[in-house]
Amino acid sequence: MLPTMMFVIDTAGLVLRLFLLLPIYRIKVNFLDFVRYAKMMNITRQLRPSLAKALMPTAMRAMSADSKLVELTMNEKTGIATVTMNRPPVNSLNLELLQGLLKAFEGLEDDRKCRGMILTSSSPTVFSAGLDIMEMYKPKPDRVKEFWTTLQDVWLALYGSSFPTVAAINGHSPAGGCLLSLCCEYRIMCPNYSIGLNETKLGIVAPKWFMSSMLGAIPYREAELALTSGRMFSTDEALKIGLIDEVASDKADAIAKSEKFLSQFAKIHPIARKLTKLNLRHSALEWMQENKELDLNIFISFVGQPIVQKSLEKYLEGLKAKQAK
Ligand SMILES: CCCCC/C=C\C/C=C\CC/C=C/CC(=O)SCCNC(=O)CCNC(=O)[C@H](O)C(C)(C)COP(=O)(O)OP(=O)(O)OC[C@H]1O[C@@H](n2cnc3c(N)ncnc32)[C@H](O)[C@@H]1OP(=O)(O)O
Repeated sequence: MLPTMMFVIDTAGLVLRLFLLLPIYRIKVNFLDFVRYAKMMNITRQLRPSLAKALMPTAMRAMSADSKLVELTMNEKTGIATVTMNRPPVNSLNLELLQGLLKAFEGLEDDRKCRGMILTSSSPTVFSAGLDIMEMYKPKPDRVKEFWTTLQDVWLALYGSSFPTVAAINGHSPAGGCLLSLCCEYRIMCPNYSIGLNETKLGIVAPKWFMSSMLGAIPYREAELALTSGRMFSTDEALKIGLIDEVASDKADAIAKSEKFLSQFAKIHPIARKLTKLNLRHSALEWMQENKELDLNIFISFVGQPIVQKSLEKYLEGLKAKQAK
């Protein structure tokens, strides 16, 4: 009896050890097994929405994303792409800007030469003013659906990108602007701007995935206080709390620092880095993938509420009044 039990325990232990070691063993064995492992973990391409074809052949490259709302350049030597939001005056994220960003991120995902991406803005003072409030105020049913679905896809593509990402935050970055930066692995911000998820100040609620993106950067307690009060942080405060990683003197410095951050990965095995990132982000990505429709329905019914429309109207009036002063 005892020898049989010992045999069963030993065998179970061996199977368990093999199972636990399998990924490590596979990683050591060969490259193809990396890919199989990634597929097994369901953390590669199937987590992303359908991929657009590669943007263009890789010459140095202003790789245009059709519209001028997003500029995409690629440094052939380093493989570092720069994606610049270009929707004056404040890069508010309307459907077309989101579509441009999605196309850029998906194109880079398919570009084998891409070793990293810097997200920045062409505005001298604003990274992004967040979601375009006009997309949510008195929305048209079909358009608002497409708007939200595209935002979800942008989040999936950026948060789940296989290449490393940095936000060079060269201006104010409220709400959706902050969200874009939180999807990146590293944030470098210029002085005297503001950043945060301020949704409650507009009388709206940051969706679960906005919050989980923030929780990837700062501790739960800090996030709870910031989210419930809709707090905006100055550059210095953001650095202190960990919402950003570095301060740069100006945009050029932010880009230089971003390149430096990305260059460290030249020494790291790209697949080991990618799988580590995607494993860390797996549960949030999987949640979104599985709950896209539910999230869309919640959003649609939420923005349809008269009280939410009233809040948005008041907030817009406040923005216009500020402009008039
Ligand atoms: C119960 C369960 C619920 C579950 C939840 C489910 C669903 C959740 C539902 C909804 C969630 C939706 C999430 C939204 C996130 C967002 O991103 S909302 C947008 C928040 N953005 C802001 O609050 C930023 C507002 N803007 C500013 O603070 C400033 O503009 C600025 C960015 C600091 C720049 O200041 P600056 O002085 O340079 O510029 P102006 O303020 O003069 O603006 C110029 C011009 O641009 C217009 N504008 C600014 N921001 C926006 C915007 N976000 N959308 C649209 N338009 C904007 C501004 O009105 C001026 O226009 P003009 O007067 O016509 O020139």
